[in-house]
Amino acid sequence: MKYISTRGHAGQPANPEFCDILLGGLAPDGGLYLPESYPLIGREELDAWRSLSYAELAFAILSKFITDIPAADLKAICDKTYTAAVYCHVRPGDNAADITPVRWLEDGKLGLLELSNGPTLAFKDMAMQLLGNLFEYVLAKRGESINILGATSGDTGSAAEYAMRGKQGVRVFMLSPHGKMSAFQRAQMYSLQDDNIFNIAVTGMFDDAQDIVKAVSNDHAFKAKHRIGAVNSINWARVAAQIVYYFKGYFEATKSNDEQVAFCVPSGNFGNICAGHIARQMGLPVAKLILATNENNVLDEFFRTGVYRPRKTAETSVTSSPSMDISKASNFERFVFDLVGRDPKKVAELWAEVDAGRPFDLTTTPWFARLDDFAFVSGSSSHADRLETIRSIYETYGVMIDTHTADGVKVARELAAEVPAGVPLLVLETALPVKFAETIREALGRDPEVPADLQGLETLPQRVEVMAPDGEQIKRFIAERV
Ligand SMILES: Cc1ncc(COP(=O)(O)O)c(C=O)c1O
Ligand SMILES: N[C@@H](CCOP(=O)(O)O)C(=O)O
Repeated sequence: MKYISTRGHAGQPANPEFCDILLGGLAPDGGLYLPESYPLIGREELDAWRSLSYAELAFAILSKFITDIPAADLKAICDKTYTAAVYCHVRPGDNAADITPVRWLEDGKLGLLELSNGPTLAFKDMAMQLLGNLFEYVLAKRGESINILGATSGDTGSAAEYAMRGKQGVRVFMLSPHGKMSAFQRAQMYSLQDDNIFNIAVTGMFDDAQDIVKAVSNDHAFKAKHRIGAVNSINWARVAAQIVYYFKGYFEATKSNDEQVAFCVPSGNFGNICAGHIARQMGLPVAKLILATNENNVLDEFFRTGVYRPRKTAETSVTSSPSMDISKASNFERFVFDLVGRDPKKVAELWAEVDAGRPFDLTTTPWFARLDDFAFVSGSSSHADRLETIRSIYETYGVMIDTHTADGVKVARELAAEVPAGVPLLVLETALPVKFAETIREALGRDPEVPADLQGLETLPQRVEVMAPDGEQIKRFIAERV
């Protein structure tokens, strides 16, 4: 499989393969990599996939996108990654071997696709554990090393650090928004004492951190000299790995491939739902993709109005679903590339506006009408909605959900009428409640359960550098340590 950039210039070689873009992260023209076409999955193949284990399914799907790693090696990487021992935080009643079980709230109608059973209790582990193993494999083959620069609003950071800690040839420099994550999220990251992990808290929001990651990646000389890589969902490998659980969720929720399913996805950087969009483009029978935002509702605004209006830091709220406090969604560029008929010139034009801090408006273009072809609908949720949803799900079903999943459930219930009758609706569970204990206490008056292996985490000593959101200072910090 060859890859192209959303902005038209994929670099050297002109059509790179998977291992190059795994290490490359952002394309040299500032765009994002996508496969030159999406593999189409026919009925026969879908039927054959229905009975596969998670690791087998991951291999089947990823081998469509990764054609430059020998099949036996890729299979071994998938087998090593997707085990019950890695995804060990399953809840009572779950089958640990499922990796991403479905917990039905209303049988066959409304369910949670559990994606948070990994080491850091958020859906990021689903892809990040694979990335850790892929990096290790490719770097060893090439005799190279990598310095990862990442941005987190709370979950990508810890998932990346847990996946990369102690890995040969890999260092992680992770930017987080100072004082804006939950106490548990901070403890997960800042308590790591590994020599290859560096935490930097920037005095800004996630978007400021993500801007720095992109600016450093666009400094081609610095990137080449210091071998800078990415683990955010700007890295195609993250999105590719996330496609797998849409297929797995579909098979769990249906009995035959004649049926459809709908997904509701709590969204921020548009990485998770972008994977759902691609699964649908590959032929997965998805009736609707419901996008849920919190108060930072830039994406909801676009799907309702056709206007994409990224907000500045001062206009971005700090909310009780902090990992979704994002006002400039990286992966939205991948979706718009498909929406505008994969025209890189148009995408470059639109993102020239975004990069200059201006909105773009598609309402008067033929693409606005095409939005319906992609089956998206959207809604948003507030702090009050979140509390009410956490309470009602706990009281009605005895299931405790985190604040981000609550945003998803709120919007899923509100837009259930958009889903054709008889089609199961799965809300993607993106984190576990223990990561957001403050809000759970506010909603339920009790503490969430702390998994045995993470008890006492918040009392451990923490290690973090606080810095201004200044790309030059961060480059100096990296250069002095590599
Ligand atoms: C818990 C949680 N839910 C939802 C999201 C939003 O996902 P995405 O950024 O892929 O849209 C994130 C962060 O990205 C998250 O950490
Ligand atoms: N919500 C994320 C931020 C977006 O990260 P991405 O790596 O998925 O692009 C976080 O928790 O860090």
